[in-house]
Amino acid sequence: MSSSVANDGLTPAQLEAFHRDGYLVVPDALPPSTVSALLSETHDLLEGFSLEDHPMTKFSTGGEDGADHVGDAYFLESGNKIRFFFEEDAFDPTTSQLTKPKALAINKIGHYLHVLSPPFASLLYPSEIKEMKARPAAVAKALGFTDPRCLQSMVICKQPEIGGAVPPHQDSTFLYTDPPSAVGFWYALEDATLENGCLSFLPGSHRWAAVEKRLVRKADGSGTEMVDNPGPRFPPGEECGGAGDKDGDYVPAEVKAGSLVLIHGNLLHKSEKNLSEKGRIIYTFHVIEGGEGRVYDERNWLQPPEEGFTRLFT
Ligand SMILES: O=C(O)CCC(=O)C(=O)O
Ligand SMILES: [Fe+2]
Repeated sequence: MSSSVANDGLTPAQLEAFHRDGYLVVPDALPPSTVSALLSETHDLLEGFSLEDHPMTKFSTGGEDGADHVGDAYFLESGNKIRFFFEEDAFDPTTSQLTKPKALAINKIGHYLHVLSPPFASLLYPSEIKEMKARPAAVAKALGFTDPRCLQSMVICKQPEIGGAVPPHQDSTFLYTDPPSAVGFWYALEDATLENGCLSFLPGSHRWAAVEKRLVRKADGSGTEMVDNPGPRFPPGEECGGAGDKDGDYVPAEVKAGSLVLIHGNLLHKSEKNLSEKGRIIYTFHVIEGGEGRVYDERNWLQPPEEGFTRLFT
């Protein structure tokens, strides 16, 4: 007999911790066999993509106005594809040549792994992963979603020696719904430590940090820009009027491979550079409320594929 009821979603104590802190670590959410399968898929993707067809090789020249239209389009059209984005420090600044083999030069892979890659897709509907804890649909239900939709997924490699930092941010800045509803599911596929750039969080900031800015597509379609957010800045009923410990410190979350970290869309979080010899491969996807009354903004950089964002409740 398995204790599937407690493991399927979140326990009351886990739910309380998520609402208090804005994030929650669930150790051993994925069994080791699943972690291995996802890592092996990651390595296949990294070895398998073609450098010749990649616009990054053209970044050294840029456009006449200095803009990188090819690179912008490669990113903006990645919402229903599997595409590869380089570490900034993977290039020699003078020659603009890669200083690493391609598989050690990619910062992230995105943004439709949850549909196009069978091993990653299986995490959303894990009937065959028996030992999985905190299953996404059950977690979404526990968090009050009525029609949770997965809208993007990424593998973030944070490569040895050159793994880029992720500056402090809130995910709802990038994945805005009116009102905000984004929640991140972040799975460590390798141990994440202080040394190789684990996540850190400003606990409770989801209750006072409003979504003041939004990343949108430029009107001429040529790229993205940050603009003020005139819409709701907190999920319904969650704002607490600016109260909270704004002077608190970021708390690092060192986690073992197989751990899940849930991240509230308003929570301030970041990760440092990885200058160590160890990589830090993770898989993350984000879920938004697709239920009645929620508007997905047409200016968001990420637009739904024809079939719509992927339902968690089937
Ligand atoms: O993995 C990281 O370093 C950052 C990831 C992140 O910000 C996210 O998944 O929302
Ligand atoms: Fe984030």
